[in-house]
Amino acid sequence: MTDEKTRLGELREEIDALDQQIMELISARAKCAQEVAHVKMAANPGEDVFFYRPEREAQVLRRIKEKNPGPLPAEEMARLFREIMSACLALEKPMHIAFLGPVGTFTQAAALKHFGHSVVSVPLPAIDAVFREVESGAAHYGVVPVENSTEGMINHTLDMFMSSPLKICGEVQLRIHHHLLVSPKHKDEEITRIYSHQQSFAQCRQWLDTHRYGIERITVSSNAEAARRAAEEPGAAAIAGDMAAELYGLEKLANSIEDRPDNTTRFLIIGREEVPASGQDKSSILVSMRNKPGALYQLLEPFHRHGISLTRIETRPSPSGTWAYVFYIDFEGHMQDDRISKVLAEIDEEAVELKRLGSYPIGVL
Ligand SMILES: O=C(O)C(=O)C[C@]1(C(=O)O)C=C[C@@H](O)C=C1
Repeated sequence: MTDEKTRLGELREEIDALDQQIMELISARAKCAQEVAHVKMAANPGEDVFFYRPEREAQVLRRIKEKNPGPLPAEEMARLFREIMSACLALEKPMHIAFLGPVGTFTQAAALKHFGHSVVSVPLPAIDAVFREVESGAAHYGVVPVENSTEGMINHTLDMFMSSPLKICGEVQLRIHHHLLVSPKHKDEEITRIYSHQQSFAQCRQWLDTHRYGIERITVSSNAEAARRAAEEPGAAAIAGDMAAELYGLEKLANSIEDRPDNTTRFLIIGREEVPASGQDKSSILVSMRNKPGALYQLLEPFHRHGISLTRIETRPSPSGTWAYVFYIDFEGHMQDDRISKVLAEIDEEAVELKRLGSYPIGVL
């Protein structure tokens, strides 16, 4: 035997032995999770038990990233543990996650990034349908897009919070790469039209104006729908991401055509319960103030005085005459923190209405 073969044989034996140990350790961890489920059920007999614990998962993933010894990158190690925890949670309770569909959208990719692949992901046709599915209890949690770094806020999601009783339980960010896709069956045909979602067209506007100027752009309800049409229709191309390309067997004519290389979308996890503090949290509120001079100053001043960082503030038109302004505000910290409960108490005194949308761990992955 050559030296190479001998050495490879030794290393593979070592890998087999390590895999055996990893498997035994993962199985021991899974048994622990099963036991955790029994403890949770025994402590809340006959009640809704919340098996999924976003604050605990964030702590586990943060610790893994901190302690990772390498050579695997911390992000990669956290992704592996994300999947292990996802499988452990599925043993406790299979989670149903509603998302803005259809299958193959970036929202599905965000749902799987956040919850791992052991959940049942349920595509729904609209943002309000995702809210309703979670409100009715048909799904445990929902995932909806809330803002894009190139295109700004997704107003429909913000507006849903005005009337919905749901809480924000988490956030997840996804780098969005768009590709120009065609079916291998039709790739020799001249492209006469490009399908995509209106947001994706907006995120690739400059590229399209430079490289595909004059070709008709047809807006459809989702990138996955665009990909489906490109798969079927000769002369059609789609702008969509990897998941949709794979699902419909499309080829990339051009890769990563988004105008901004840091193009990122932030998604929210919505659920029916409040999430305890994880140590690194964010909170969101909706506030309506009276239509009078200095109202915005009055709203923001307590945050400044108590040293709380705002991460976003958006204004939305009021749904009724009584709400003159509606501000959607994200800030660092948890509503159970002393400083934050003081700020919110002050705002409550001045506001027409203050709605606490929830506190949740800052996205880890
Ligand atoms: O710690 C818990 O409460 C668990 O249920 C265990 C566990 C895990 O596998 O670590 C699983 C699911 C929860 O979402 C959080 C953590």
